[in-house]
Amino acid sequence: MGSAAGAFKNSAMVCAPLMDQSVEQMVIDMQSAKAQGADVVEVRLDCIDKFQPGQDLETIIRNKPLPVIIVYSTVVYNGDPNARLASGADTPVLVPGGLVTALDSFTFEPTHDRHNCTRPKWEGGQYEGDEHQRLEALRLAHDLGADYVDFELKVASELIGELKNKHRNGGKVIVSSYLNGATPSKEKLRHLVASMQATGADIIKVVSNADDITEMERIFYLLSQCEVPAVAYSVGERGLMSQLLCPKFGGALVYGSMEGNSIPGLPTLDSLKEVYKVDCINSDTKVFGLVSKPVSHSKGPMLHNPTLRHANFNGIYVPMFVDDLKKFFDVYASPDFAGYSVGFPYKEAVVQFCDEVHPLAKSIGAVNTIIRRPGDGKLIGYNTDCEGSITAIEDALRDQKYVNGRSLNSPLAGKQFVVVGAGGAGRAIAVGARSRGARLIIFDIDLERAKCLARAVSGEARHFESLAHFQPENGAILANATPIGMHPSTERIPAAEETLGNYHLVFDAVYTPRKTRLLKDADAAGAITVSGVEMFLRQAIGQFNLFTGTEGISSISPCYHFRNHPLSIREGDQYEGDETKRQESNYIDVELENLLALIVLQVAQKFNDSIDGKKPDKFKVIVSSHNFHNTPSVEAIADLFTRIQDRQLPCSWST
Ligand SMILES: O=C1C[C@@](O)(C(=O)O)C[C@@H](O)[C@@H]1O
Repeated sequence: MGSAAGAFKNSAMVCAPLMDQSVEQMVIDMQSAKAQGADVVEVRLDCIDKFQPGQDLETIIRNKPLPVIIVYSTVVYNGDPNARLASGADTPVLVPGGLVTALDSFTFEPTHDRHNCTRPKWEGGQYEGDEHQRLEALRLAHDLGADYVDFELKVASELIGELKNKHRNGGKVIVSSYLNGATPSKEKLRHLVASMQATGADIIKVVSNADDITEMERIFYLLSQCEVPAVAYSVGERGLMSQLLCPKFGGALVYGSMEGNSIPGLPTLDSLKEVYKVDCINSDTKVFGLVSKPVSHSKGPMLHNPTLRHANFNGIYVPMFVDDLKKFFDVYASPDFAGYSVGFPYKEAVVQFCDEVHPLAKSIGAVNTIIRRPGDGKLIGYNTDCEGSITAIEDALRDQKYVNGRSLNSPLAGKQFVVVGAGGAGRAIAVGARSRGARLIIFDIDLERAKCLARAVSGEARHFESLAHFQPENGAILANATPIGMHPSTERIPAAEETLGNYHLVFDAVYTPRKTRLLKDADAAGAITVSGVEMFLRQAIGQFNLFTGTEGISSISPCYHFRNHPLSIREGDQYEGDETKRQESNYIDVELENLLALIVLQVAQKFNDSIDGKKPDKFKVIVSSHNFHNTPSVEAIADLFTRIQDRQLPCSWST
């Protein structure tokens, strides 16, 4: 395991940008930001309606419960010089951060063909008035005792000289450059940083609008190059990683939005503090992440980050919005990037980027977990989806749980098993079902793809369209392995509603929401239903073992240990008490075979809340163990109970 990060506190501060339209609200929000764990607030004067510099700044600074950064930015245009000029505004005033200077001297690429030309509102200025008045307000903020005042590079040299001569107070100056486009080359960044440092800035800040996640490597480079404290990141989903990893690479600020006031492309304060624990990140922190597109739906960060911490492993798990796998693996080749989950749509394509592939993953033709082997840096691919999905279905089909490893009498043996979707997840499920003796029928919109998988599992292939009229055999199982029904398109359903009653069990690999429309309809039609949450948790446990080296690269199936401690979180299926109480509660049923299950239990409550988008009043926790060879220590059990009591969770222990 890596060195513990628990005691470490890096110097990065968590900052909440405030964009309220009234000073009164700014004051209220400064307090809320503090309560939510911010170390500093960034007050955006350009957002305040009818801003009165003297009186408003005084109110803000007098009432600040935290150090305050004052920003007064002008409108940013989309990086297209024609758009800028067509706007008719006064060129030097248009773009904060000396963008015009930057554009001229470093010849940035035009941004008209980019995925997202528009800078998010929180990073774009709103001020369109007189430049002189704007700079006066910034001077005044400094004089009144603002802890930090943010000047754009364009105006910085002159203003910093002037303010430093006054020696009025200890307020610091941030010199910022908002690159209204992709992150420039390292060479251009070096020049930019040099010119920003030359202004006498106390802190420099560079913000880009990434086209691709590989640009973040240049951001990390910039952070490592600075001689003064620096803030550097990229906005948007592709840039999120730069914000979360900034403390690892020495960045001075991490931005987070306040609860109920979310800002697109920004993590929340709560997630920075509670999930990512950015204050525990240091340069040794190993980076893990979900390589996927899209990626924001994933609950992986909620599960892996607290689990890493509880295991005292110095690691962080972040969403990685990847467009180009080759570029990604080429750029992030350092030992810092220690492992990945692989999500839709890359589970099959990623196989070619692995140096070695575990036999199970090879037979499936899909990888959902990669680790970088510490000795030689090689990427090793695994598949934990297969066991994760199949054991979830098997457990639901029989009362008796697994005892040791692979079952010889799977309840799937001989069953008709319908898989919808022949992509990475579908392949894992089909191969798993086949290994248990099920008879496969594969549906896909791409018949050739369905045929290819059907050949591998000695099954039949059908076109997706024919699923609506498909009559399954008695006892058949239906597994959705497509993203149909996933948040936000939750009304979609992969199979015809009227056929669902014909299945004995319906499984959905989609886990957001927990109860998809497919599962609700199947439930109403009388089928047993298994949520994707079951598979999600199980595959994640397999991943966690691999990430933390619990298994290392051994000839044992990566899921072997995981299979020895299946963990399920379902509602009330083992409850023997009062039915009304059962319905009021949520039940966590954990087979506790080793510490990992215990760790997962600790995060389960938060995780459940997040999946369901609600906070249940009560949890019933049933901790059971069938196999004591790995029983946790007395201390560990005591700790578990303390935590359960802390949360006032009723708990029973059975063996
Ligand atoms: O299918 C899934 C879910 C996942 O993509 C996620 O949403 O976090 C992570 C993958 O590793 C896993 O195979």
